[in-house]
Amino acid sequence: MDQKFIRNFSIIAHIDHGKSTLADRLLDETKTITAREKKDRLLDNMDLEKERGITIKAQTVRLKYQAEDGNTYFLNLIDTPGHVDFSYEVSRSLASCDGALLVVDASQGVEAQTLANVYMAMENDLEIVPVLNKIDLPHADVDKVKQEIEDIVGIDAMDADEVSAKSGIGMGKLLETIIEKIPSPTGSPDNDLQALIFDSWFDPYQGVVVLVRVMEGKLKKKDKVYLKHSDQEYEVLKMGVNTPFFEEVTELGAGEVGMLICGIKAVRDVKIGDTVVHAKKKDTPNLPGYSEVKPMVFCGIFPVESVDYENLKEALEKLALNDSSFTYEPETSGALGFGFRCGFLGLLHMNIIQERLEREFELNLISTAPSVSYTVQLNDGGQIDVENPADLPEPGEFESISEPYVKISIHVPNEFVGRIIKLCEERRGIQTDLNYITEDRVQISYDLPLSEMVFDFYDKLKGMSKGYASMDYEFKGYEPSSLVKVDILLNGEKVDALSLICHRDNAYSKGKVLVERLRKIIDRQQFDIAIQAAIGAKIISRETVKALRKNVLAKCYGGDISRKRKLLEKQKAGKKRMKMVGSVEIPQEAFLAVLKVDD
Ligand SMILES: Nc1nc2c(ncn2[C@@H]2O[C@H](COP(=O)(O)OP(=O)(O)OP(=O)(O)O)[C@@H](O)[C@H]2O)c(=O)[nH]1
Repeated sequence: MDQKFIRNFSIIAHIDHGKSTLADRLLDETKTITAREKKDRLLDNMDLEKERGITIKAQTVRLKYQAEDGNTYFLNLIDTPGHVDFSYEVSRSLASCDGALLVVDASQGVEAQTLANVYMAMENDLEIVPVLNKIDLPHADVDKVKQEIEDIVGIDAMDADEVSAKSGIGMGKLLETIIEKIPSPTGSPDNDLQALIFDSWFDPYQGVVVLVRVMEGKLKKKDKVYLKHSDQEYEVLKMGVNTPFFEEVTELGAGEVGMLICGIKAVRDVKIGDTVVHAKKKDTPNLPGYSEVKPMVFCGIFPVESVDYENLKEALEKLALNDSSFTYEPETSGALGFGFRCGFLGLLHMNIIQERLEREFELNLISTAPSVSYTVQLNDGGQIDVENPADLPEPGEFESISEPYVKISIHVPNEFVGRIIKLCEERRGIQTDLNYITEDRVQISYDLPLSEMVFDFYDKLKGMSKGYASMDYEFKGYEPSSLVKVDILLNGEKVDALSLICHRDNAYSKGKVLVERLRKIIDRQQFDIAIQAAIGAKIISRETVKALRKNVLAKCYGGDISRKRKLLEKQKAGKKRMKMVGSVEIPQEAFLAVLKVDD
């Protein structure tokens, strides 16, 4: 295929600025799909994605466009995930493009993630084409937002396309802009093969599908290829492009984007960002920028009924086939029995996996509060990673602990700055920058411990700013910190799944609030339950759940039988999420109570 008729581009935008709607509209406009095939938000495959309205997996679709110059162009639209948790995937997807449409909501203006995505696009040397969306909204202010793009992003925006992805205004002109402004790919089909892997997924019929952008050389069916980081050889069994249905092709040349099927068993065997080369030319150099994605947030997942352990294991295996950024390993908890410690890219990723386990595999699970991974310097000079608070050695057994920090950037209207600063300071943040980006909008940067951010920071930020603040973060590194483990004891017995690690200065107040909260959550039982918080051997707080005096049904004596049944059913439903710890019955909420200790 002649490269001058190819355009590889992405749409980048802050969440909810209309990226998916615009992608659908471009598919419509180029008649890539017929009305019958049209489903809302076609690029988002998974049900969950549709329900939550977010894009999880990067997808690509090839649009055929007959331009005004009479030529037919092939536009590869590379969809990128919108959430910060998936920023590595965004970065790899962008590396496979030559340009990006920067979509900005004309009623909202530039937001933190708009900027974060622009920086990533700039790092990849992409041509950035600004597009103002939602101009149909009555409060859209096109001129103001154009000026904002110029001032904040620093690119020319006065001639930017003005569109409404929802109603279709401006689509014809936008397609011409894409042809004109986005450069055609470079690279020569005569060079040695170098193809960038920027996504892969498991297809029940085809096995592992690998999405590549051929940078140099060409790939043919039956070629023997070598995946450099994975150090594996495969034969290309089938190749195709997404139109948006699998359309088989026999060759992919420099500049083209397509799917490879080569009999790979698990998505785990493929690394996003890896380079595909010909097996007979193994020492062809790597394409730049491969890095391993590491989970940042961990939690324990346990079956409510221990007989479900094997089912849970199978379900995790299946999910991992499709998502190599999620990790799991067996964990045994004194309180919760056999389960798994799972690692995720962020909280959203964690929630998605938990929901999929419950919905798709119908498992009844208990999960512990999320934690980050700490590095502990032992007295003997050794070092261990602690992903589970219960595993932290006792005080005196280690020299120091380091915790992960993130650099966080917040965009917020002027009037909320005071509250946001207070929130960041309470969360042990260190301010690194504060800028007025326009007269009434401020950008604040902080270095913040990841553990202070993972819980409810984002919700708090949104709440305090009436929804106007937006944020973005990146991993900064590990820094030593004065941390301690707070243990929770029920009737004198330590419940490992309730331990938490926190800063020494907050340990007393956190322990106290947690114990009070647990007292409210744990139902009264036939005996008194003492709830204690402790640091090492030292008890820092105590509450008691008093024994139950009467049976719940006693109240209904002689009463209406349907009321009795209702009570019993309610009790039964409540039991679904109960776990016996020693002789005490604990509801799921208790394990997550630590998340809310600073309310
Ligand atoms: N009025 C109006 N609403 C729009 C327009 N484009 C998108 N929307 C709405 O804005 C909301 C967000 O649009 P999406 O396309 O889901 O946004 P997104 O940026 O893809 O969001 P993520 O996939 O979660 O990153 C939806 O409710 C759309 O219907 C537009 O041009 N005008």
